[in-house]
Amino acid sequence: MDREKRVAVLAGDGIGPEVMAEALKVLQAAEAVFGFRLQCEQGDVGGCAIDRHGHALPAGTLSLCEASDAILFGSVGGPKWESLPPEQQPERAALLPLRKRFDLFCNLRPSRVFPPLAGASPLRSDIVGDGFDILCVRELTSGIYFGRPKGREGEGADERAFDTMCYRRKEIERIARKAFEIARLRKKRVTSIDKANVLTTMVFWRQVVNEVSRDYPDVQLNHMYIDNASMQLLRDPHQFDVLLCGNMFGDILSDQCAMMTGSMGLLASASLNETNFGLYEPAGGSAPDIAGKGIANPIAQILSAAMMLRHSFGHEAAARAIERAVEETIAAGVLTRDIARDPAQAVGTAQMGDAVASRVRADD
Ligand SMILES: NC(=O)C1=CN([C@@H]2O[C@H](COP(=O)(O)OP(=O)(O)OC[C@H]3O[C@@H](n4cnc5c(N)ncnc54)[C@H](O)[C@@H]3O)[C@@H](O)[C@H]2O)C=CC1
Ligand SMILES: CC(C)CC(=O)C(=O)O
Ligand SMILES: [Mg+2]
Repeated sequence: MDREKRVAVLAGDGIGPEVMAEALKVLQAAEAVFGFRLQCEQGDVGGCAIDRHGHALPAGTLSLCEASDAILFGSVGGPKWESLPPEQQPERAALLPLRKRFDLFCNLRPSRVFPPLAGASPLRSDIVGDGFDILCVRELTSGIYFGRPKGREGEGADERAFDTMCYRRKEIERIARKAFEIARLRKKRVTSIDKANVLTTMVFWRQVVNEVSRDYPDVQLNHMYIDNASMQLLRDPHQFDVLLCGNMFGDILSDQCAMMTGSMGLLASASLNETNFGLYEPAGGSAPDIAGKGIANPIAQILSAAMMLRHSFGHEAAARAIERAVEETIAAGVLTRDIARDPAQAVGTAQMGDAVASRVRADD
C-alpha cells in the first residue's frame, strides 16, 4: 500500500463490538508482519448511536466514512430499538443509507466449508462431501428493500402495507457483469436466482442476465427459481459456483449458505462500488441472544477485514495470511461454541481472536 489508509470502524450493536475488537487485533498483527499502517477511527452507528446522538447514522459518522478509504462494519439492531418507527430503526436508518450513499451495489458473500468443520454443517456428511465453495453475488442497493412507494395506509379491514420491487436495466446489468467476471476466476458457472414464474421484475431480471451472458460465452449460465434454489442448495450444494441474486433473495440464500458451512459466525462479506470502495461486515446480525457473553464467533468479522485488505487496499498477501491463520486456528481445534463439537472445550471470542492473530505470518 502506497500510503496510510483510513478505515472507518463502525462496530455497532450486540456482538458487533465484541467481534470487531478481535478483527482489529488481527489487523494489527498483519500490520506488524507486513509493515503497513492503517489509520482506524471508530464511529457510532446503529442502536448505540440512537442512544447517544438521537440518530442511527449521526452526521459525524457519515463524514468519517466519507473521509475514509473503507468501512469496517460490525452489525446493527436489536430488541431495544424494534419498537421505534420502522424508518428510525438501525437497519433502515443506518445500514441501508450507507449502502446507498456509497453505491455499494455488489455484495460478495463467500461460503466455503473449512474441512475440519465439515461435521459442524447441519447437512449429512455425504452431502457435504469434501466441502463446497459457493459465492453469493447479491445486488445490494435496489430491489424491494429500496423500491418506492413503500408505506402503510387506511384502517380497519382495509388497512394495507406495501413495498415496491423494481429493477432498472443498468442495475441488473452491472451486478450480472460482476458475477460473470468473478465466475471467470472460479469454476465458470453462474446460477441466476429469480422468481420469473410470478414476478414481472424477475422476468426482466432473467432477460437482462441472458443478454449480459452473451459477452461471457466461456461462463455457463443457468437460471433457477428461488424456491427450487433453496431446496437444491440442501440437496447438492456442489452444483453451485456463483449465485447471482437480487437484494432480498441474496439476503435469504446467503444466510442459508452460511449455516450450511456450520455457523452464521463464519460468513464474511464485502459490499463494493464501481471504484472498489467497500463496506466490510459479517453477513449475520447483532445476535442479541449471545451478545455480551464473550462467546460470539469473530471469524466472520476477521475474514471481512481480510476482504477489505484484498478488495479495497489490494494487499493480497496480508489478506491471504489472515485467511490462512483462520484455517490453521480451526485446524488446531481452537473453536468457539457455535462450531465446537464439545461445548465444554469451546473458547471465547477473545481467545479465538488471539489464536488467529498469533498465526498471522508472511509466506514461508
Ligand atoms: N448487517 C446487519 O447489521 C444485520 C443486522 N441484523 C439485525 O440483527 C438483529 C438480530 O437478527 P437475527 O435475525 O437474530 O440474526 P442474527 O444473524 O443476528 O442471528 C441469527 C442466529 O445466528 C447466531 N449468530 C450470528 N452471528 C453469530 C456469531 N458471530 N457467532 C455465533 N453465532 C452467531 C445468533 O446467535 C442467532 O442464533 C436484528 O435486529 C436484525 O435486524 C440482521 C442481519 C444483518
Ligand atoms: C438490514 C438487512 C437488509 C441486513 C441483512 O440482513 C443483510 O444484509 O444480510
Ligand atoms: Mg441478512
